[in-house]
Amino acid sequence: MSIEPEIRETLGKINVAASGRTLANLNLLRDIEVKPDKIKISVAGAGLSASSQQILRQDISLCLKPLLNKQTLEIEYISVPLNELNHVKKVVAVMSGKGGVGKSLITGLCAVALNRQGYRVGILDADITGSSIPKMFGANQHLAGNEEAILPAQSRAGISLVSTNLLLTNQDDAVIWRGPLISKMINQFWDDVLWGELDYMVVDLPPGTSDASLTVLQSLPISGILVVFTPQGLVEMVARKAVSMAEKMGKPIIGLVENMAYLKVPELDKKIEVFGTGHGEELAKSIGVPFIGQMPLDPALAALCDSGDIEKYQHPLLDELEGAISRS
Ligand SMILES: Nc1ncnc2c1ncn2[C@@H]1O[C@H](COP(=O)(O)OP(=O)(O)OP(=O)(O)O)[C@@H](O)[C@H]1O
Repeated sequence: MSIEPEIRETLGKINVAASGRTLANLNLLRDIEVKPDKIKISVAGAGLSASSQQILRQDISLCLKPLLNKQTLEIEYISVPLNELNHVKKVVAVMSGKGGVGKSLITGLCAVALNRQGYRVGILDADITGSSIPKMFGANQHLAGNEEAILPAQSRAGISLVSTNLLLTNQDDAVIWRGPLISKMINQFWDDVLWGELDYMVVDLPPGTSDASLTVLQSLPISGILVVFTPQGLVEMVARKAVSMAEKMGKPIIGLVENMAYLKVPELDKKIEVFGTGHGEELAKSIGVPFIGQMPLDPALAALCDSGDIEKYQHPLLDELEGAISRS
């Protein structure tokens, strides 16, 4: 009986230096050849610096030592196109009609909710000029990689993150690029990143119904869209606009999320409807899309985002988000 499956399973568990993920998870383990006198392992070198490749070589040798039966071991690094290494099962985008309604925050919470259910999740931050995802997750490491691919950063809970802010030397630097450059960057985040095996990718779209949002909707294989809005009349109107744009592009709407629906004051045990009574459910009904739920304006959530601890947040809306996305 061939020992190839056993070798694949054993090596698949090795953690790849600088990635926070395993060889199997990154899909880097390619051919395994077992001969009476030799075992040959082919590994895709995408995203791995020379030192990461060296460390991995040692880890593979160490792991295989007990399985070698007088055979020699050969480990080779090969070049494999990224589209053969990246398998993203579902891509969902989070959209808003206008800026500042909490689109990035809901993107982050969707990823947290899916990750808690054991799914492999990545966030592609396409909000290039207003990127706030890394801060919420406390990620500040510069993205690593080699000439073949960029490696995503990892959140504490293991969510893969790619954002312009993780490419800047100083995260406070402003990104003042024009449309075409932004579109190019977003495409690179899809084409040139080693995402590996992911169950879900959540895309934080640029705010509004701008060219940049259109580019993302056209160029990425998005299977569904969540629309975030707040309970002001004007914002509801732009939410309708966002839904209509998504529908025109043939992208199904997963549902509407009403953010900042009310202010939670635990000391008073009271809900204050800062922006007036929300009509989220009615709005969703009138547009003919599902209503996922409401998120309060919660000072505890704002504090967790500021300290990079969004993954600690607990709220029933997270289950609703996970359910809506996984059913879509
Ligand atoms: N429900 C909420 N409770 C507390 N703070 C919130 C809530 N929603 C959003 N915020 C805070 O409001 C700010 C804006 O949110 P966010 O960055 O998610 O908006 P956005 O719609 O993505 O903005 P833009 O479109 O301009 O990028 C952030 O500091 C975020 O932490």
